[in-house]
Amino acid sequence: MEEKKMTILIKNGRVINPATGTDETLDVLVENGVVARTEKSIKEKCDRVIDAKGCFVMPGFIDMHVHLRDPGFEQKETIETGARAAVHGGFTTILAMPNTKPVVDNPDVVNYVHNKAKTVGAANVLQVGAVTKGQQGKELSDIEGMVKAGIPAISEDGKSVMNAQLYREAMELAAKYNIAVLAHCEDINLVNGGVMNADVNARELGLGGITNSVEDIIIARDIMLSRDTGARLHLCHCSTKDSVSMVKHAKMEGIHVTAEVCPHHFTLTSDDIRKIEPTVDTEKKVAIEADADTNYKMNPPLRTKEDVQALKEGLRDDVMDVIATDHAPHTFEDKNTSMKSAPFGIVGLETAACLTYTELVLGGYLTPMQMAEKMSYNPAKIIGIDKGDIEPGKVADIVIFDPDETYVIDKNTFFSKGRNTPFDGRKVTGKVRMTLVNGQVVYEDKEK
Ligand SMILES: NC(=O)N[C@@H](CC(=O)O)C(=O)O
Ligand SMILES: [Zn+2]
Ligand SMILES: [Zn+2]
Repeated sequence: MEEKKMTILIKNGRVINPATGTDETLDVLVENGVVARTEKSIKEKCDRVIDAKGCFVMPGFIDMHVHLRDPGFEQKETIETGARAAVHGGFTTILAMPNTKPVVDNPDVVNYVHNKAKTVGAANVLQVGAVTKGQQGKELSDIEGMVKAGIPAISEDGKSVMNAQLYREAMELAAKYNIAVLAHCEDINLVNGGVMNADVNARELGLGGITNSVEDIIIARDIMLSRDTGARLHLCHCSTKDSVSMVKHAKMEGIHVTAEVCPHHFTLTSDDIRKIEPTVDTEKKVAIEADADTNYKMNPPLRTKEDVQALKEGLRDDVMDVIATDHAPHTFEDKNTSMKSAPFGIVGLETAACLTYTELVLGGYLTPMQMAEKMSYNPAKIIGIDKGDIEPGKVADIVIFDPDETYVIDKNTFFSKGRNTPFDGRKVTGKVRMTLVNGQVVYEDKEK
């Protein structure tokens, strides 16, 4: 028997719901896990009344790009810590990428993740299936089996499938089963040992560079394959100015392509990478390897001002559909080395909403409605789930976001095991006050 769920009344919040175009002060009544009513003034005896005056009440954020590291790398993150970090960041549903150990290339691993996430009871977790067995790029994984186990998409994230014919076959299956293809675009041969953007900063540090072409060439290829197969292509973590123009052009041609941008790619450039002066261990008389703060190392890398400007305009003009985090936790030890040796990736679940609000909404690029579209409504549409909408009758996955609080990001407040962020100490505006999943409060800001 299922427990009777609390009835909750959220009063006086600014309800922002892209599905209906609603943007007004309303009360929201939550009963039995679903939105029962949204009206001007609801008078109803409830188990709990929440005062949301001055706050946005939005459909819970949906992160299309998260690395939970479980199974296999539980020292970096687990399904539990990741799902709790998610709701702390206002995310009620997250998509988990398959580059775990073992790789998620069969229904058993999908079931493992889904079952474990249910026992945690924080964010909803949807596992994404790998395109190829073991992400080896040689033969296709059990896509049909994983579709039956409930994957909403396939992805080879962490790399691209370099064999275009094999990728084409995967896209044909994705089209047949009507699931999305989430594409990490990187021509691995062209990377040639690069670890940051190919520019003056890389040259100054004496490090190999990653050109925009590394990404753009595969974006162009994948758009063509989507056109040829009819598969729904979603481009992960776009970082270049040409990604925006290619997506714009493809959409004009009627190709089924959507695209995501990560907060770090619209907030920082390679100029922001904090350099560390080389030091010498005087006792051992050896140079210490550190060259720059590895919390600025991620894939794709931080690009230039022109790229950042194009990404912001692409989001503003709705060429770019989604804001996703690419939450990629690593341990302190993993990252405590050099730009050359450290793994790529930074955490993002707990800083995405405030960075989006600060950089894009206060920065004049997005309306609060567009923020809700790109962080909730559009992701739900792209993966085909009945979420991202807080109309009566819909599941009550809701975030209450305070747009007035200004504070300093403190990585020690994260629920994630990962502390690898370049945003520690950054001043931002906008804070998640409360997160509801299935009509139950799963995160609450204790400071207020
Ligand atoms: N983005 C990253 O820098 N790293 C990701 C892989 C990926 O998203 O490509 C990871 O798994 O650590
Ligand atoms: Zn990737
Ligand atoms: Zn990723």
